Amino acid sequence: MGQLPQADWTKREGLKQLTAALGPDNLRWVGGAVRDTLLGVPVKDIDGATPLLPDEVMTRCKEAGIRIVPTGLEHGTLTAVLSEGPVEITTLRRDVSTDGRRATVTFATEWQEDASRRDFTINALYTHPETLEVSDYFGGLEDLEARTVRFIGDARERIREDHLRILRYYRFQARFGAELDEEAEEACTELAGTLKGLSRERIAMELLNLLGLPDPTATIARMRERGVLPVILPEAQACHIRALESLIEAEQRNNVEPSSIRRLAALLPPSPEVAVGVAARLRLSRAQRGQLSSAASRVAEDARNPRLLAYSEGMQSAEDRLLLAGADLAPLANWTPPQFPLRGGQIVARGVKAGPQVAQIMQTIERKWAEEGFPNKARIEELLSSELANLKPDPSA
Ligand SMILES: Nc1ccn([C@@H]2O[C@H](COP(=O)(O)OP(=O)(O)OP(=O)(O)O)[C@@H](O)[C@H]2O)c(=O)n1
Repeated sequence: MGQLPQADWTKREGLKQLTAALGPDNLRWVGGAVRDTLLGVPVKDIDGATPLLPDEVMTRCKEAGIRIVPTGLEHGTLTAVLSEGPVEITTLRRDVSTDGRRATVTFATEWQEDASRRDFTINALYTHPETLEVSDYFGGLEDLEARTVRFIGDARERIREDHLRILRYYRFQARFGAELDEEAEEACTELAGTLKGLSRERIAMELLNLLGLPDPTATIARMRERGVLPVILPEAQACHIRALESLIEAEQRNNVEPSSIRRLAALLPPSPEVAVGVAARLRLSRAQRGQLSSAASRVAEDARNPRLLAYSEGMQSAEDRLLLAGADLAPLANWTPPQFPLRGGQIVARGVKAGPQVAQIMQTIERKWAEEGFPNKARIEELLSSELANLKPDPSA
């Protein structure tokens, strides 16, 4: 037994209402919220577990004026929409059959039974909503203390129930794991191939979540050595792990927030074609695909003229490519790419016939102007005069 410290979320009015509606003995907070509060890190979502059947949860919530949305009824999950945000409530359950991707469940009455279907000991800690007493059926508190991510029971069995747990294991490891669990490591290697059967969206989501953590390099390197990364990202070679490491150093030096896509780019050879292929395979969104292929276009020259890069490729892409080149972002700080001040009309006014020649002159001058570091109008006038002087007479004129 342990005790959850009071946290902002434990005092929420909406959670008190929900507790009153279901009865305090029929509700426990479980999973990430309990784990992260004990670790002293910010809590994302709050999940509740209850021995009440979904119909009963619905009836009691309706009577108490709490809006309920059936978000995963086949698994006994309802979402209570509370003033401070949604909370998932899941009826205690046991998995009766699993195929590694989805489970058929039956409802249970014992907290421990519900605990035993979960993935890791640290994710199976239950807290009473009023006393905040923690129930720990599998040594999760001790594992949390030692920062060990340990499967409940047999690691292989847990992974066979849900293959995504391999990636969840590495994600939690990268977040706070200190002690490696050898049994878990071996099970992940042995069953790595099962990841192929999962939907690519789920794989991508886990991979990007992992890459977005403060420093996942050591974990990614281990996943590669252990044969897990090659299943989901065969493009990543040892040199790319070093690229990820230096990217993260550059991000930290420049005080830049992690970007999962930029980090994914570090793990790929610098080729837009490869990036487009990986983006399609992982079913990335259009925006993610754009960011990835632009970041993957990185070349060593990028770092030579950061402002030119930002002007021609846009800020996001320049930041990504500079950081991937290990360069500093200082030249871009407090700087907005300027507007090219020359208009086609000005060239026509100087006697050039409107048409492709004007566009060509514009382009030449714009390129020179950007390469020279965006000098003032007087210099543009010089550039224009020298272009016009070089013009061959237009034969059609
Ligand atoms: N493949 C999975 C996914 C989830 N769970 C259980 O369901 C809980 C909630 O899952 P989820 O919200 O996905 O993760 P959290 O543990 O809350 O962590 P985070 O939100 O940081 O991902 C987990 O704690 C775990 O007990 C599980 O056993 N197996």
